[in-house]
Amino acid sequence: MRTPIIAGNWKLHMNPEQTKEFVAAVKDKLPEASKVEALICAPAVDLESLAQAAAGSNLRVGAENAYFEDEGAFTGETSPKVLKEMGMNYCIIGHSERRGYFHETDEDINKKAKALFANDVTPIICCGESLETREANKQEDWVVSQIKAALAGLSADQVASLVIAYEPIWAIGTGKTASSDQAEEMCKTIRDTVKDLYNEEAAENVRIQYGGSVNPGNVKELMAKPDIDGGLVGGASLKPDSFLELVNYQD
Ligand SMILES: O=C[C@H](O)COP(=O)(O)O
Repeated sequence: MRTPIIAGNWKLHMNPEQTKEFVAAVKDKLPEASKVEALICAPAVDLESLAQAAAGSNLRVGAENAYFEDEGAFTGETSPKVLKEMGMNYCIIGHSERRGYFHETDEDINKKAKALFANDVTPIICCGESLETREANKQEDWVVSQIKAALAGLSADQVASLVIAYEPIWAIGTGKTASSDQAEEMCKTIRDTVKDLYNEEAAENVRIQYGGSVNPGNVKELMAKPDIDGGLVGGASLKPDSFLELVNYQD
């Protein structure tokens, strides 16, 4: 059985003080980690506060990005090795905002996945098509190609343990959620792709999130779909009450 994983992606919001206040407000009201994993992925400058505030609670912690080298002359980058040292459980890679604004390529994302595994931090690999690609009905080819590139060279065990987030770009921050059927269709395609590339076991174990205007009003319907194992949530993860409603969607 796959444990559902609901993750907040704070993007470029929140400072260390706000991070501590947020965690204090949620940490005693989270579900058992075996029932639903509740995760916050925060900006690099907030991670120390996040890790300290979340210590001893059911809140899992993660980063929003990392580089594919542990150290060196790479001004401004974030080391996956240091993320591990700071206690990070997860790291998002390949978010469409990183691909779009910061020109990250499929190859970069594959290198980042390997670097995170080398440091025992679980990658959350994002994929998803633009509105133009969907209107041309090429979304499946697009996403399958992103997944193949991101997973290249990873072992079946690694793939079984990671998280994939399907986030159609047209649904991010727009209030326009993909229908639960559209989300399920693509998440199933991703699972089938993992089965083709690896095996049944990897496909049955890999967790696949949907992201794009997930909120307390639609989370139940999305989570009821058989191939949707979680949500990657931007705007609705920024307020404690809303985050708590999301992670406690089973109640
Ligand atoms: O990573 C999260 C996604 O980009 C979704 O953001 P959103 O929930 O604000 O639409």
